[in-house]
Amino acid sequence: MLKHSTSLEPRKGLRIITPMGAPAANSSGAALEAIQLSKRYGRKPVLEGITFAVQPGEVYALAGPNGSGKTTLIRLLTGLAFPTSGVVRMLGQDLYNGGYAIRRVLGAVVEAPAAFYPHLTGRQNLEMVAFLTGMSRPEARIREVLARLELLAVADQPVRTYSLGQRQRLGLASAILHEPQVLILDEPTSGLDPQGIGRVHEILAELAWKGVAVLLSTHHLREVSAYADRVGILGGGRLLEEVRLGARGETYRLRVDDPARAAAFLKTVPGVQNVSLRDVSVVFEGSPNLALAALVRENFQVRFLEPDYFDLYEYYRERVKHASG
Ligand SMILES: Nc1ncnc2c1ncn2[C@@H]1O[C@H](COP(=O)(O)OP(=O)(O)OP(=O)(O)O)[C@@H](O)[C@H]1O
Repeated sequence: MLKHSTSLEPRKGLRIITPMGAPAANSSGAALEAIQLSKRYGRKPVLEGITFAVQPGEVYALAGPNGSGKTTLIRLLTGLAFPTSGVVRMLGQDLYNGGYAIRRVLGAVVEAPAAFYPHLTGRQNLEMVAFLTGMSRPEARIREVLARLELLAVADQPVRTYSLGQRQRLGLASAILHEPQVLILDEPTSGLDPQGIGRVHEILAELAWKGVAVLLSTHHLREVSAYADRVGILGGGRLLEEVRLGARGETYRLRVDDPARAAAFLKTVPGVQNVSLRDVSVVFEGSPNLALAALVRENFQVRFLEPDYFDLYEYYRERVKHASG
């Protein structure tokens, strides 16, 4: 059992989930699964029928307007609250019935920035987390995460002197300290400067590359679309849609003198697929070289041709507007 004085109690709101036992085998392959999760407060439904899975090595971002239920969902996924119905599985094990054993695979910061013992230094706070998580000889690992989060310079200062960004980074340091296989973060980049945001992205991408399943909530869609594999859009307590970012095909957009005729023509060109008109542009997948050569051969005046970057932010705005309208 843990023993520490009440004066060392973290202030209310500390939400660092810590490992406590051995991970279990998983048959489904998903690192984290939510199955038909619903949550009501009294008679008020907050979440309804949320089902999704995050694979090892995947970064899954939860997006949604204020009050759409992101924090509630994260609380359910980390075992800080219980659903009215539904199941959460971590590495195939039921989170609510798996005891502490399954929680050792989880690292999380909920309701960021995490609270720490303000009179202790960053390093001492991490030593406390290491103790709580049963890590033996954690000094080298603590130094490693402090360096990774660029906190070494302030590591021996009391946390009460930390800026918001430094506390945010210490929260991430504490969540990854025990090398969890599932990492769940509520708004991990809020309050960070652009350099700090870049660093967090880099760290999350690297963890995913090493096989960690990362789930985060965010309002920063343009930012997250740079490295997330999938984005789940929450609205009105439901998962409206999942957008798979990594799997989007090579799409191009061109402007041409007669777009309707050009689109009809491109549909006949081998190597060019999924041709459609979008406003005055022609959008297609396939070979831009073949498309361009064919149009020029047919004497179309092509003004420009460029990759059609997917704008998650615009897409999200449309999706949420339609859902509430
Ligand atoms: N303990 C609670 N009791 C009653 N209602 C609650 C409770 N917690 C959350 N809610 C309600 O659930 C809904 C979703 O809240 P939640 O904090 O999960 O949204 P969110 O998407 O995280 O919002 P934000 O983007 O503002 O952080 C809100 O309408 C909120 O008022």
